[in-house]
Amino acid sequence: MTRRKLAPGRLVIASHNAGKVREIRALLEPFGIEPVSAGDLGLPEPEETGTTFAENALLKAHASAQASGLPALADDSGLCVAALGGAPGVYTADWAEKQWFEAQTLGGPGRDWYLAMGKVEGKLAEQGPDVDRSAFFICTLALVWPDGHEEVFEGRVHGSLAWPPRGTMGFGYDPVFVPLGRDLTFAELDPTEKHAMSHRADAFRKLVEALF
Ligand SMILES: O=c1nc[nH]c2c1ncn2[C@H]1C[C@H](O)[C@@H](COP(=O)(O)OP(=O)(O)OP(=O)(O)O)O1
Ligand SMILES: [Mg+2]
Repeated sequence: MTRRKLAPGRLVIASHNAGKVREIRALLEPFGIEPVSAGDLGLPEPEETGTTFAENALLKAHASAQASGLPALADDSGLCVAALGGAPGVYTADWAEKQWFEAQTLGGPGRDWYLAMGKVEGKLAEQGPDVDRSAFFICTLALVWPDGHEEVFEGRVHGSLAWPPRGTMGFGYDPVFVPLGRDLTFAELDPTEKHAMSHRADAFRKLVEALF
């Protein structure tokens, strides 16, 4: 299929994760796009039944594009830990169980990120003190138009897992992820620094190159 360019105008960010929406807004800012989030439009959160990042990103983008009549950009992402055979991977959000409490400083709505980071650390610790702590974040972006046209891009950032969690910026698993070549976690880095190197920024760079 031929590439389709993204024209300036309204676009739905097909995500219900406030941290992601904030980052995607910042990445879109230079491009004359007016982003509205799926939450702003009151769109429901689709069930993520896919077994790959691309399937889930496409499923979320199609749902928002159809419901809104606007192009929709979805992000399916996750943390892949080498010593855990790539887990939690596509199930990264599921490892952070939904709790009854209100949104946490570092999380999407009601997800318990500290519990999730603790689960990852617990499984690493089972393998002893010399366990390989390397991990990467992956981000698959799917852009879908109301007529069904699809574009998909993937980005990664490699690094290692720290324990205990450090820092208050970012969201999700940021307090335990140290990108390669740095000593600070993503939650300790200024957002502009995270945007220069993150999996989301990497995927976004490819999107911009292809679609603008
Ligand atoms: O930069 C990141 N820094 C820290 N953690 C991250 C990042 N990027 C993804 N993650 C983790 C948390 C997220 O929840 C999960 C992906 O799950 P994923 O289904 O794609 O997102 P989600 O359910 O939170 O929001 P939504 O599906 O509405 O976009 O991986
Ligand atoms: Mg999700």
